[in-house]
Amino acid sequence: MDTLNCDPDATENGNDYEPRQVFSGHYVPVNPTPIKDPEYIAHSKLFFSELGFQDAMAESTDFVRLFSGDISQVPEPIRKVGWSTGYALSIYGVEFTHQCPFQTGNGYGDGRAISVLESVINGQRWEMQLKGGGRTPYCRGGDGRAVLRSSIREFLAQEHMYALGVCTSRSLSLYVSKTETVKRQWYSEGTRSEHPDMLISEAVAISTRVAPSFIRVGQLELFARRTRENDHPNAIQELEKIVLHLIDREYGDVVDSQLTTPEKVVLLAREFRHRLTSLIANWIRVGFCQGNFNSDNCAAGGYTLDYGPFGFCDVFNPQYQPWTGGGNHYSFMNQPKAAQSNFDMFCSALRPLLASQQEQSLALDEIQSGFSTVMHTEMQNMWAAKLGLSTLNSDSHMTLLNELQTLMIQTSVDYTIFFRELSSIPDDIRPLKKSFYNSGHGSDTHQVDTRWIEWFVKWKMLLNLDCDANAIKPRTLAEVSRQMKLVNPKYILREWFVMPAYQQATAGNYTLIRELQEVMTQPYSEQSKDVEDKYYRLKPRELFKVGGISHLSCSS
Ligand SMILES: Nc1ncnc2c1ncn2[C@@H]1O[C@H](COP(=O)(O)OP(=O)(O)OP(=O)(O)O)[C@@H](O)[C@H]1O
Ligand SMILES: [Mg+2]
Repeated sequence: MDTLNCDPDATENGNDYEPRQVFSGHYVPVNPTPIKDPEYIAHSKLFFSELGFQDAMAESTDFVRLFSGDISQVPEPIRKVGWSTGYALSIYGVEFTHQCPFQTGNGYGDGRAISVLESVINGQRWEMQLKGGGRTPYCRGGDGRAVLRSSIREFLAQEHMYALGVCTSRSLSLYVSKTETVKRQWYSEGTRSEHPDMLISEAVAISTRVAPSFIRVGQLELFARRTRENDHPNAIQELEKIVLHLIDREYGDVVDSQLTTPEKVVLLAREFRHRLTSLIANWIRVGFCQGNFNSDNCAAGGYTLDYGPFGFCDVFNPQYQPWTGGGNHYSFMNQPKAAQSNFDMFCSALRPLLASQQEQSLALDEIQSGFSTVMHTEMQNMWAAKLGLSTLNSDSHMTLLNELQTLMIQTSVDYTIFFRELSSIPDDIRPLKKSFYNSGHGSDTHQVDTRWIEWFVKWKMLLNLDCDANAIKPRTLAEVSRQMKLVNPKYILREWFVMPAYQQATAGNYTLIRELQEVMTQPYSEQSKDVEDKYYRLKPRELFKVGGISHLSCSS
């Protein structure tokens, strides 16, 4: 943080919580508001061990105090002030400035996210950020809180994604208040209503997430906008500083510190393109839909951020969208396009730093215009891996994939179960049928089966050809199956697994959360028969279209 500028209008002590416009600077000092009577719920054992923290720390007085929002007693050299940042918002490539009380965009940013500490641990610098840590100058009249339900979802999902091999912010800890509640809109039990139909009181919680930085594409856009609009004399310097800070925190291994800023910018854009396209292909690989992939929810480090209205699909549906406000824009298979819009905004934000640098400007243009090609390649590689093939480089491969997608839609196939069963490379389609929600009726069944058998035979043929393609070192089917099982998870954090966990937690019982932590951090392992019976199964019919499970209208 030392290289960055503090908002010059901010009070030094960080106790200014009124919504206000922030015109310059990279962050505002702000102290979190502790939740009342915090109680420990969970910590990430894996992440603790990576950080070299003892498990017992998560329940120790000092740790609980700090990560439930009371930073007043932290020891040196930790500073007794936290920080929040402003950012811009663009939705599908269109900048929005009316989303703050001032209608200017200058009051938009971390409304309830407050960073409290940066630490270098085993050579890696981490920023630790409370979510739900109370109001900030960017709270826009909100209470700055996160409720238990959404905190549990985010806490579990982050570590699940990490275990799935998808880049993400990490979960450190989760504490709930035993006495403080806030009101939120929610769904009555079993309702099919699209929108929440009641107001409930929910306990507040603070989850702490950790990443090398929390810089979002929207943040770069904010500094570019200040530059473009000549908001203050140092705007371009602040843009450069935030970009260099991003490189330092997230791209130190790929961008040589000796280069000039324009040279660094080009490398940054190329690497971000690589990370973002690979991230999206991974999301699709595991059936994840972010739900609200605006530029302010797109981490410039190329990892998954903001587990708000996210969901993992049960049935394969290209238009799957757990968030009723997200529309088709942010639906499952449209995520490559949503990412491209964010990437375009990212490139535009960098452009002022390349003014009068023709060579680098051209290079950036090329990187930007090459996005869809790189994205396409990532997607092809991802589908090939899911199918156990080394490439999808012929027309027959493409037909195979297209037919599969059509069949999956027509048969209503469970995405996870289908690919996991396929990974065992069965002898016939019987095991695959475990994943069918709709096998047809009467003669229909026969027709559906015939089409699946045809597809399956083609797949087997291409798979065998692929195995023999390398004459010197042919792959065995057993080897292919093993690889497929590392790409096609068995266990996915389906919303109907999470709902009972947060319902139980509301009553003070955290057993299911612990169980989900355990199961979902080993998503590729077979695990026990009990786990399989409970967590490897089709979504029960009665849960389709139920509010809060199949769709969410808000996430906070
Ligand atoms: N209860 C709240 N009080 C104040 N600000 C809020 C609250 N809920 C959301 N916000 C702010 O509204 C904006 C949009 O919310 P969104 O759901 O994208 O983010 P989020 O889930 O809070 O945060 P993040 O992107 O930090 O994970 C964010 O800037 C967020 O900080
Ligand atoms: Mg957000």
